[in-house]
Amino acid sequence: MTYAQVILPLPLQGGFTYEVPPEAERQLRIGARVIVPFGRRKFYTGIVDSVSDRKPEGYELKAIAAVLDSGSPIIKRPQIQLWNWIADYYLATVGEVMKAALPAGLKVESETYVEPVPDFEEDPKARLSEREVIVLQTLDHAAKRLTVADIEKLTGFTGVNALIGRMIDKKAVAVSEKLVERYAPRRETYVRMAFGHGDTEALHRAFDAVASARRQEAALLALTDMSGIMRGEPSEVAVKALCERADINLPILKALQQKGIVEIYRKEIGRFRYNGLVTASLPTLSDPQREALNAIHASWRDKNVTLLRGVTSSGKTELYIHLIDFVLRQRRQVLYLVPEIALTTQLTERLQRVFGDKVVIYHSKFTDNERVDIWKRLLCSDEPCVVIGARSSVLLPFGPLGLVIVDEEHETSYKQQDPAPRYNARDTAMVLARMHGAKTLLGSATPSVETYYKATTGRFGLVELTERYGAAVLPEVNVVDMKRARLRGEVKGPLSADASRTVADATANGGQAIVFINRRGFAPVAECSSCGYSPKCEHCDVTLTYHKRIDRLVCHYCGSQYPLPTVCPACKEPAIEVLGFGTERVEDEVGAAFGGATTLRMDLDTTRSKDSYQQIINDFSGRKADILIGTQMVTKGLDFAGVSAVVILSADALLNVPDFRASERAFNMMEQVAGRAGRRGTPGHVIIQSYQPAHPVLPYVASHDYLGFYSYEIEERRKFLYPPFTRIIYIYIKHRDPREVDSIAVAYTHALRQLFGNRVYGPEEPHVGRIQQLYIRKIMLKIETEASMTKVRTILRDLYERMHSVPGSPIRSAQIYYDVDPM
Ligand SMILES: Nc1ncnc2c1ncn2[C@@H]1O[C@H](COP(=O)(O)OP(=O)(O)OP(=O)(O)O)[C@@H](O)[C@H]1O
Ligand SMILES: [Zn+2]
Repeated sequence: MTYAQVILPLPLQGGFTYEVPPEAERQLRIGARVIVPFGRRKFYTGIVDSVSDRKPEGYELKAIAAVLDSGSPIIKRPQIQLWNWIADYYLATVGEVMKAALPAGLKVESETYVEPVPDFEEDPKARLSEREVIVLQTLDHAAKRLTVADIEKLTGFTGVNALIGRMIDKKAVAVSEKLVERYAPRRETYVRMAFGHGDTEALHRAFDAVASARRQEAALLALTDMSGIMRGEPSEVAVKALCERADINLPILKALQQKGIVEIYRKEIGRFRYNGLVTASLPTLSDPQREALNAIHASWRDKNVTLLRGVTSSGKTELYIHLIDFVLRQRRQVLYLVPEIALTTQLTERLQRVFGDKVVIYHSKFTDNERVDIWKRLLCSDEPCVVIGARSSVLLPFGPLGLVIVDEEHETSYKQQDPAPRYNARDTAMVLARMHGAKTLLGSATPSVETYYKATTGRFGLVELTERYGAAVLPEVNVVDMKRARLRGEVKGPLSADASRTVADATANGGQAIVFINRRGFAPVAECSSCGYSPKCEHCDVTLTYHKRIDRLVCHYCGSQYPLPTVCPACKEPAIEVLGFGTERVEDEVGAAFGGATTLRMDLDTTRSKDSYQQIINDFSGRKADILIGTQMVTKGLDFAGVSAVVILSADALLNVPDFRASERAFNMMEQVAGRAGRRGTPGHVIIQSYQPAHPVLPYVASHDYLGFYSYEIEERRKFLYPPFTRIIYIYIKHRDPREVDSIAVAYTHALRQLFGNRVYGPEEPHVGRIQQLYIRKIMLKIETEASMTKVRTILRDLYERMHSVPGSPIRSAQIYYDVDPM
């Protein structure tokens, strides 16, 4: 007998062992999908992790119900290795990693099917009701199994579930789980000659047979040419293309098929073949760029990871293109990670012009079928290609990977917050690269403090580009003291007089401007001007943001929506006002302030559909708007030739976050958004509005002084023992009950202190103390960098097991999870 360890998409530790039925033994491969029973009536798609012939002791085994991939497995062995690494490092389960990695289309889901019991005899003591009889007749009539939904549709009954339940008890029907595969491959219809290549005689006969039918003849002529059948260079012909070319329709082809001249067939095709032309060659590098490129190659001789620190618009992307070309020529693959889907849009075009259909894009806005297509393309062939993608593309089934590029490596969006696994795609990508013997290039104008530390202390290679490409210089930055500006009456709406002038100058000279505000919606606060009451979310401890377009208050944590009250619920005065600025309101006000100017807005609300990024970016690149208003989506990596002015509306909202990374994040964000200005010769101008102009971070932004900022920040980190001088793990505790959450947090902290001593901080209530009805507490663990993380993780896991196994322990009703290397 053989036994298989199977990974299931569940947040449970440990593997699950199943018996392999003898008939499946020969086809079973590691990495193949199997359907297995779990619990009483559930089925899951699992992945075979390993097989052995030793029967595990102690419990009864179930058997694998079906093997889905009997040919080639759906994931590759190194992927399972990577999944295990992620689960281990980020204190998650392999099942959670599997869930994040596999597109839903590769998971099979069970749906309940109902069928009549064949020789059912009505029990006189338990007669069927009238409705039950109708259901039974419907099933008989359909003569096949029906889903509950089908039955509801056919009978017009609602709430059929309970009815079916009673019918099961009466043994009139039985239910079974039907497994449905959700992936639908895309097929296209093709047409070919019914005879062999070069068969001139058959071709003549065919033309004779259509001599009196003009349109059939036209079709045949076009097919002869397009299929290359007489030229000895055969190619497949899509029906659609043929119909267009010969100006005919499908019935004409059907007629030809009936005469035995052509064959029409369907074929599965990938969704992502780039059909455009490869028009560009490799960019010619400037001298500093060429030196940097050589330095990168040189550093890879003895380092696996190299950091390229290049100021904004220094041409990092052009260097990446050269490196990609180098690796593709070795017939190896490249992973190019970007932090934001908006960036894939501009990059894809830039890369496709050089690498054509070797460019593969992958991100969460794709439909599931599209994601499965890409997965299969990588799975089935080791052809050289470059995958551009956001976070989750690090989990794809790569073949011979030669290079990983992590652009804007400092970005916090590389870290997944919720749900588990809370992994950092940048760090995971470096592990992936090492598994494949590939090199990694981290790129940024503002490297994260940790990365720059590693690069200057020899762990990573370091290459720097300090000048912008071409004639462009870094923009001039001015900080506006908003308190003073207000006193002088120089603030109108969201803009100071300086900001207005800067935007007006830019747009008057045919240039464009970007206005950055890191809040979406119309106004972040609604408040009663008479009593000060402010509506909050019923499920979360946050104030609600007013969205004007939908005229509702929205919770940005759980998405709940509420009407804007006309009278104050507290004091009954009709005095509710909305205060402050979000992107929506800024767009309104800026539009009004610059009468003739057109605006575009890019934030979560305007980019919900798949192509919306593309649309906004294309429109702004194509100068269809003068001013782009946006959240952090507009801050990084985008390359707009026309932008000469940038306004950062509320630097304070960035600077005042209670977090050890606040300064770093604020510096990065401001430096990046400033970097969008003046990228093509015309000098750029940046305005930063702040109520605390003396904040120590601002002068570094004003002088584009990354190194100065780094020296300041690294000392803070050293003094207060933060990364890179320690490693941090947050432990979160969530519970429905506010008292319970505190007592669990205190007990947990106490237990942690006995194990880790003064490395434990807290518990504390985080910035937002309740989300979706759950109260939250946070404990911080600071571990010396030299300490063994394996040991730390083992202790944490053991502690959880120990606390959790106490019968009646309140911990059993709490959610406890970890955030390793939090952002
Ligand atoms: N060698 C070159 N030849 C032609 N154009 C170049 C070259 N180097 C850079 N450029 C152009 O300069 C602009 C800025 O370059 P790029 O976008 O690569 O900068 P970057 O360093 O990636 O900037 P950021 O950090 O802001 O994303 C682009 O439009 C790019 O096409
Ligand atoms: Zn909420």
